[in-house]
Amino acid sequence: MVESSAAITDLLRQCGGYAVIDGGLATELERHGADLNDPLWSAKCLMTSPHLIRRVHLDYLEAGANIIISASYQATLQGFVAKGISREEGEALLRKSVEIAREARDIYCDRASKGSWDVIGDPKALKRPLLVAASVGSYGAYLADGSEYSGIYGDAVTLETLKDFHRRRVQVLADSGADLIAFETIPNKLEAMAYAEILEEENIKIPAWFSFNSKDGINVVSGDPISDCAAIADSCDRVVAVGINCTAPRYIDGLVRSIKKVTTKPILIYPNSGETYDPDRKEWVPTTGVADGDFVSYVGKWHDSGASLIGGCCRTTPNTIRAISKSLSSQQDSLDFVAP
Ligand code: MET
Ligand SMILES: [Zn+2]
Repeated sequence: MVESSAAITDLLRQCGGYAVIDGGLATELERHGADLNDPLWSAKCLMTSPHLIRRVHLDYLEAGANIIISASYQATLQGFVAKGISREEGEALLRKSVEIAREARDIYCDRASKGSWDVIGDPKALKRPLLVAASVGSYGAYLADGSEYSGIYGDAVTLETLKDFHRRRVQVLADSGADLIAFETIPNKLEAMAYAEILEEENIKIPAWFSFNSKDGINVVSGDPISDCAAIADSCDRVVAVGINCTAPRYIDGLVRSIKKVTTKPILIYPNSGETYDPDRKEWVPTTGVADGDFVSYVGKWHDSGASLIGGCCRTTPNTIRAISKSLSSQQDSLDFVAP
């Protein structure tokens, strides 16, 4: 396990300047038949089908991911309590999300070292570093009312509300054996500030990344400028990478360029498939006009613009991650060739 705030820089150094993040977890669980129509969304599987979560993590490792993200995105103590699950059991489920990911990593390493996984043809793949990131989804994700894609929580929700809401979950995940905390799909500046303050106040010992979502390529979904949000991440020493997830591929390039202007921290991106989620109908609707589906063709450009950690979010699959991994390694090989 990589300790301390050097986790991401060490990873990037060992990987030759880029690393691969996994793909959509919840949507992949659904593709395998899980019914996630529940306020807990993917966290429901922590109780009903942990084996399926482990399998999806393994599929992503096998596809070339260096970082797998736990199934705690919508696992909140408040959400569990609403289901009649006690705080203690809820905390155990949070820890379990990380244990499942660590187990998947152990199984993968064991199989890979025995050479029993025929998909791994590339000897470099056997030695690659693998990190487990503990996911923290937003307050809006807990509300499960679509506000993670609007970022509008209303005036009654203050910085203190958000800090109170997230504090214990962050503490539990920080002590769960994860290598880092992935604050994902952050919809507004206020929530980024809440996370930054919790990290400091609780003296959280593992590093974190901040990842925002956008639906216009300029602002995060609430309308707060991405540059303001990324600047909060930049000013917090415990944040070791900053970027964008669950956002249409067509917006990524511009967002990476804006982030780059306010930070020298590594930039991460894991776009969704480019479809939009209809919270009322609870389904993904393909957008018209832009061919986001084949987003792997953008990977070289994103890397050139400054993203060094690249993966996929909702509706991407192990095939997407395999293609990203191949695209980045062939780009790297050609760089090695031009500049030995
Ligand atoms: C709405 S974004 C969800 C991110 C989470 N890591 C997942 O893939 O399930
Ligand atoms: Zn997503």
